[in-house]
Amino acid sequence: MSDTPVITQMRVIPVAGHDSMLLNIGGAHNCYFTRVLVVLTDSLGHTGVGESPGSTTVLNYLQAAIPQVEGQELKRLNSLVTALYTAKTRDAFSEVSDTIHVPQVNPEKHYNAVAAIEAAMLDLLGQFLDLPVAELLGPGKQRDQVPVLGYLFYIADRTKTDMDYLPGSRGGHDWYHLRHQAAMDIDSVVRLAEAAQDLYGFKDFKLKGGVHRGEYEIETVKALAHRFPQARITVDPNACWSLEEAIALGNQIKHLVPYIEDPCGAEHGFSGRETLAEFRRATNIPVATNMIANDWRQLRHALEMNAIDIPLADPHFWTMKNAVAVAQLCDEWGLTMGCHSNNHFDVSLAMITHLGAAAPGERVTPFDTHWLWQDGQRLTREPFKIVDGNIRLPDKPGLGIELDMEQVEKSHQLYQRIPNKDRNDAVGMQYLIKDWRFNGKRPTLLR
Ligand SMILES: O=C(O)[C@H](O)[C@@H](O)[C@H](O)[C@@H](O)C(=O)O
Ligand SMILES: [Mg+2]
Repeated sequence: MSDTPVITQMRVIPVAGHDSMLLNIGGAHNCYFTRVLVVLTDSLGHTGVGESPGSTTVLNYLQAAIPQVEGQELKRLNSLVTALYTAKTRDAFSEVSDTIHVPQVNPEKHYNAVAAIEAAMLDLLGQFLDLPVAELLGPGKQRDQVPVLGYLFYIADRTKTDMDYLPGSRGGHDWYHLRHQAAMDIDSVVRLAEAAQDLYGFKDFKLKGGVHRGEYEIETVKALAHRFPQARITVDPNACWSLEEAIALGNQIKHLVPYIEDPCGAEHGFSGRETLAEFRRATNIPVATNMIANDWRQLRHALEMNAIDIPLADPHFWTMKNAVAVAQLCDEWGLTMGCHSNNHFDVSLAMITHLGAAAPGERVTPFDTHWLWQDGQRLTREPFKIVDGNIRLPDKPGLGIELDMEQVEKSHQLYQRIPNKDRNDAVGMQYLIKDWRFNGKRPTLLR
């Protein structure tokens, strides 16, 4: 067997960036979000990179994994990732830093860490073989353009806090200003969508719900659909509606939406998979999820119960290779493939683009990305761009990105300075509603 390069160094770099005061079922986004970069160097001098959601658990896990990764040959990618992925390895690291929000929507955090290592190894392997990562996944590259949707949020008034939210500035494109201003009502959200569409050419939108009472969010969806009659609009209340409410609300917009994301969840002794199955039966509206089918066992139960149509296989939850396996399964079994996101930097943007490029078949729904909220805060020299609602895969080996170490260092310094390293959206929310506490069954503003 011939040799492949050896990983000579693994660096784990926590980084932070700025965010707007976006509302969701967990509260209000902090003015900062955190991520973790995995930077691998190989014996040919190449650099491979991966990105993971930031939390001290992920950080600790990645740091502890360094001895297992350094010294490995690239050709051992699969067995190394499998070893890191096992429950045994996971159990060695206790979950010390869950926030109120995270258990609702994120799977076990060690998967996020393993996914970042896998992405960095794929990046190196692609450079060694002179192939884009998409060619190394499942069926290989299927397309050059990956459609993404315009991910809209209600935005709280940052001036009601003393947190360091950026004020935005006039003079550039409206989007770069508007994304920092309060947008609590229907008109403001439509205005946001217009600006985002003008800049990025989105053809589709998703509204983050679970914030206002359900009726108001449905009115927002209707207004968006009215303003963008060609667009596919959807809403994601993160399972905060009851089954009964979800059916009533869903029926009002079933002619307008291609699918609804996590309309309801566990209640009255029934699991989220059971209530989603009932929702589908009652409304005939396809269901997407990033809450109840985030690993193979959950996915099996979800499919056995006919609870979902669209698994949103986030490569950070699944790893890139497993997310493409989900895409293959969707293609073979008549399901639709989609992708969930959290706030992220441009390394993750490249990861989802390669995933989308390798997903087979026509039933691939435009991917989620929070990038529009972060655009301008780059860690790579040339972040991928969203043009006409698509991200074009560059004709380059590996992930096709190059870290800008000066930017990485700045972002790392920011991480060191900020007080909250773990996501906790209750902090910002408590400025708006005194003593606000998370309740997964009540819209954020109803207390
Ligand atoms: O507030 C957010 O950024 C979102 O609610 C995410 O946390 C969430 O995971 C979302 O993207 C989703 O689709 O559920
Ligand atoms: Mg979701």
